[in-house]
Amino acid sequence: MAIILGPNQYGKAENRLVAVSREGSVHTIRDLTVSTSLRGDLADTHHTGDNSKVLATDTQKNTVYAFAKQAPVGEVEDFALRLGRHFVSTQEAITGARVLVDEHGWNRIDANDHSFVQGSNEKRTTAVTVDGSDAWVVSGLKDLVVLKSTGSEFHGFPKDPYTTLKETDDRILATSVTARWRYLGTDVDWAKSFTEIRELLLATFATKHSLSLQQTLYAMGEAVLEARPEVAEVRMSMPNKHHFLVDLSAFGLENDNEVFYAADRPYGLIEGSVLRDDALDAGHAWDTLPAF
Ligand SMILES: O=c1[nH]c(=O)c2[nH]c(=O)[nH]c2[nH]1
Repeated sequence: MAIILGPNQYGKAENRLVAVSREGSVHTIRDLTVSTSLRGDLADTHHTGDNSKVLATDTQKNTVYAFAKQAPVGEVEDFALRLGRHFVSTQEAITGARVLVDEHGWNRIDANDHSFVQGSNEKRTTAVTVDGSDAWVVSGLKDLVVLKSTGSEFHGFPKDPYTTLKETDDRILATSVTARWRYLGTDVDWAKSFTEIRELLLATFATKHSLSLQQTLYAMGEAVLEARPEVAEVRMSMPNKHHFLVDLSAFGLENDNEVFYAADRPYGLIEGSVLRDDALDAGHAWDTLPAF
């Protein structure tokens, strides 16, 4: 038996970058969390501590900030592609890079051109994988919290000795959407694609009459794939943010689907992917990360 080094990567996680661009007195801010990971010929540092091929994580961090100064950040996908390609093309030992970016939104305060109020907790995300001269982009969003106060049912499930859940033909459906979609290429209008996919996710959540959150998840992914030819696959993770009808009968009050207890935990966790059947074997962008 021999002991060998398995898949590995290293980098600087969660660099917090705020870039201000100034056009006269009008400022624009970009607020990003950027993580870089490099892969390649890195056996020596693991086996002997020889760091001659290890571009320091501190250098990776500096590169993120320097790149934000040297050119406009632009779309998060382009920024991540620039960084990933830089590491792979300038370090002989580095054959692959993965760059993750979360963008936090800020809105203007009307009082002037340089004051902002933080938006919701929702983030736009991208994960770029560079492998030699190839690149894959998986973009998405997370913490997009949505709720509909009707148009959702849940019934017909198995009743076993442990089942207490009542069937319902009218319930609140609420979730916090994490969605990631894999692009077929890199020649994409990233901003337009993001905006339209987000709209499709929201519109489908709102308009699809739901018999389960699973059905809603599938419909949301299907809507994206039907409308957006540049996307091969959509993966979603959607916690079921349960809203329980409060029993007010002790007070002689009837609760006609009006007063709910918004439970924090536990929550149902509904996850799944929707994809084109001819895109099944192109999982590279999802599956190159070591499982840790
Ligand atoms: O939409 C739902 N899917 C489930 O799988 C489930 N399970 C549950 O208890 N409530 C719900 N709701």
